[in-house]
Amino acid sequence: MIDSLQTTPVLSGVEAPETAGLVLIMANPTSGGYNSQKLQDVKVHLEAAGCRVDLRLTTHAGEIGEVCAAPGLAAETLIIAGGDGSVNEALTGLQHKKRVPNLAIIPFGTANVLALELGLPKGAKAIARMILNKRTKPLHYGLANDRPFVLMASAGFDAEVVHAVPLDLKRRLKKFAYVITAIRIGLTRKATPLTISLDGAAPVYGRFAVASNARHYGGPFVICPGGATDPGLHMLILERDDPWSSIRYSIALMLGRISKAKGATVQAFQEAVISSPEPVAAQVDGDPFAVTPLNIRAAANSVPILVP
Ligand SMILES: Nc1ncnc2c1ncn2[C@@H]1O[C@H](COP(=O)(O)OP(=O)(O)OP(=O)(O)O)[C@@H](O)[C@H]1O
Repeated sequence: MIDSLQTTPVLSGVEAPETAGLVLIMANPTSGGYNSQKLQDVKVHLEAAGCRVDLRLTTHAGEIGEVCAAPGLAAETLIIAGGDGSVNEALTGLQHKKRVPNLAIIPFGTANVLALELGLPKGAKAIARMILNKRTKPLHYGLANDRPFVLMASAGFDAEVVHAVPLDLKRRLKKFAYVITAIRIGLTRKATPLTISLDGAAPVYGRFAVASNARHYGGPFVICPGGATDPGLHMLILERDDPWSSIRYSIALMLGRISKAKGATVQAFQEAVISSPEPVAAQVDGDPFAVTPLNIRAAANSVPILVP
């Protein structure tokens, strides 16, 4: 962790007297597992400790990014109450700022892989304690066509599923909605080959490529070393994505053996290009994001994130 502080600049938290003890909670009431009582409980605990807490519920997609990018953003701590998509919006809004608040997460969301990655507490009291302790780590992130991602950016089958999963199905069935959609499109899709260039080396060919900033993918499944609080990115490339291979790779993923599976490679990189003869669906942090080509690199900065 200390190494990461030395290799990339951490954007510093706001220390101006007027923001001391000022906590802004941006909560996404549409995120999976949203719990208004938990929000209130965190607020009560923080106020009891002397913080001034401004709790805001978003009214539309994109609002967290707008608030984070606004020049008037003033808070010592910015708490995102939501899932990975909401955290991604916050990073996207903060990315061009010179000074940023300490970031904290109240984990809601359909999966919340980042909370899992960072070992974040779930209970209101423990979350408040973590915020009051002010222990931070540098949260590194990647950029896909200049859009930040904190977990992963990928092209291929998983992105097609992310593009295709209906929102109402996701809200009703949670992670199972992805499984149903994967089976539905997995049987009918036409795969397109991908060309992946890593740090200018000879291209590698595959059918699925995921650039990962985090250790975990899709839940508690580990796909690469390092993690979101370590600098650098890893690329997982799968040679095949026919239904049988997809089942085989899914089992390897669940067993924590994806990097050892036949036809799979995992490689650390700083800069990569994923291209294809025809546009292939892409996603960042579990939300749909454009199509190939993707230019991917590690961001020069990191953001301080509160951890237990
Ligand atoms: N008030 C809102 N109405 C509609 N969409 C919103 C609102 N606030 C935020 N969003 C959007 O909801 C998207 C998904 O939210 P979020 O990630 O918090 O929950 P999730 O999808 O349940 O979780 P996960 O991303 O972990 O699967 C975000 O990308 C954000 O743009």
